[in-house]
Amino acid sequence: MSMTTDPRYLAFTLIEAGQKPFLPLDRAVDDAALSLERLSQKNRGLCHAIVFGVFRHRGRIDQLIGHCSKLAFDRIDPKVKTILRLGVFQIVFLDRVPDFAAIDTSIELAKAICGKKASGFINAVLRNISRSHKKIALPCLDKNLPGHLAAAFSIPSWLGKRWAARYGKEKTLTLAGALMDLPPLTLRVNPRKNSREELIANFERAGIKSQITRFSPLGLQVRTPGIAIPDLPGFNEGLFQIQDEAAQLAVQVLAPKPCENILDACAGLGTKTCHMALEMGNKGNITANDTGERKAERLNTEAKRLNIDIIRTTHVDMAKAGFNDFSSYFDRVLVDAPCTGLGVLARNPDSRWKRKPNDLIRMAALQQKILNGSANLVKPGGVLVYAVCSCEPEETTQVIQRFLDKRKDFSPDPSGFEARLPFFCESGIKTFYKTTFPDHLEMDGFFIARMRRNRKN
Ligand SMILES: C[S@@+](CC[C@H](N)C(=O)[O-])C[C@H]1O[C@@H](n2cnc3c(N)ncnc32)[C@H](O)[C@@H]1O
Repeated sequence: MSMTTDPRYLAFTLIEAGQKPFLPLDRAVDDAALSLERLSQKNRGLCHAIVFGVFRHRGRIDQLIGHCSKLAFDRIDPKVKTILRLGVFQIVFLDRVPDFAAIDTSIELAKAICGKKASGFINAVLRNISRSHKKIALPCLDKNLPGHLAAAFSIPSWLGKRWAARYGKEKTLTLAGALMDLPPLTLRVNPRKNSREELIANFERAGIKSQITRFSPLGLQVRTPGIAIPDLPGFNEGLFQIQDEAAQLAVQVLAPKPCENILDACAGLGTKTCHMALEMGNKGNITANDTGERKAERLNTEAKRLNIDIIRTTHVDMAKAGFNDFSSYFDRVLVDAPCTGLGVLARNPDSRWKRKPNDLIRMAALQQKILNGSANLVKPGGVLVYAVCSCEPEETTQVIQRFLDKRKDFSPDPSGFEARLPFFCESGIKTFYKTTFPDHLEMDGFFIARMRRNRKN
């Protein structure tokens, strides 16, 4: 097999790419679509399993390498480390690959990429791990909680310490455990084309089990595992859109109405934009804005698939935005702000290793500016919804608190929030925001707040 059609070689290049701080692993995988297509289906599956598995289990993998290598972990060459991680993942977590095959293929990879000397080192470490990994215990939960969280759940030490201080040991353990599970595949039906019941029946005919979501009126969880999204019946016909339930609730809180003028300030690939358009019965105007210009093309393709034609795309930096950038005020503005993504680590295992404590401060400053710029575009009496896929106070409650302290032209909107999400408002307690956690209700970690611009007297 040549290196270009070797699934482990491709896994190596994807892991190296996915370790770059500003390249999300998903994007690295998308960019490698052509190379992945050259692999057989079985090898493509193996490549995916290795790439995502290495990031997901890196805490335990690195603990084992540190334990079984004569060279100090930090002194191992980065490429050698990647090949070791790939080999250890197969030995420890991939039952379908025998240890000898994992070791031999790693040695071949090392010879091709790093030379003969490195291959000897890799051989020694992997053989040692193959013999002894079952006897190497996790760090003790009581004496070294951050070490335990890192090895057992791939939670970096800074984050483990942070959560333990805020939530205590038990909640931190359930949270970290939930982030190791593969999240459910959730979608939202396209009510312009079918109902939830029709889609469930459609899936059932294809042998696919699904069930309705608990809170979102349009959501469906696919319960049959291992089906690629484009292979779900009705995908090409636009019968549904993939979206986690918590993200569905953000548009539910925004509550766009037919014929309104809406701004999606950070539209990204447009999942929420399309959701808004469907809520509006494809009547009205939506401006889908994002600084990432490449994303607009994908947003437009998705809108076409769903039969939506009320969206126009713009590329304004919302941190500096003002009325002149759009020449209109909006009835409702959604700010689904860029964030650390610490609420969706289960979906993006590479993020665990990329985020640093300083990111929280950096992101919070950006979120503050984007929220403020976007707020300038809300008409008096209009609605402003702020959302992030993070549960960290710096990016959630502190951002909206600071915003409301400064912007006296805005007020919390608890009645609007409660009308849309009554199940989140415990009786008697008025709130205008909610944080969901990944270890609760089978949803992503997410934050949603609803505010209103005061009417002029
Ligand atoms: C959380 S994502 C949005 C996801 C999107 N709403 C969805 O549902 O698919 C945040 C987006 O903000 C964009 N962004 C970052 N900085 C921005 C800025 N200063 N102004 C506008 N958009 C920005 C990013 O490119 C990214 O696509």
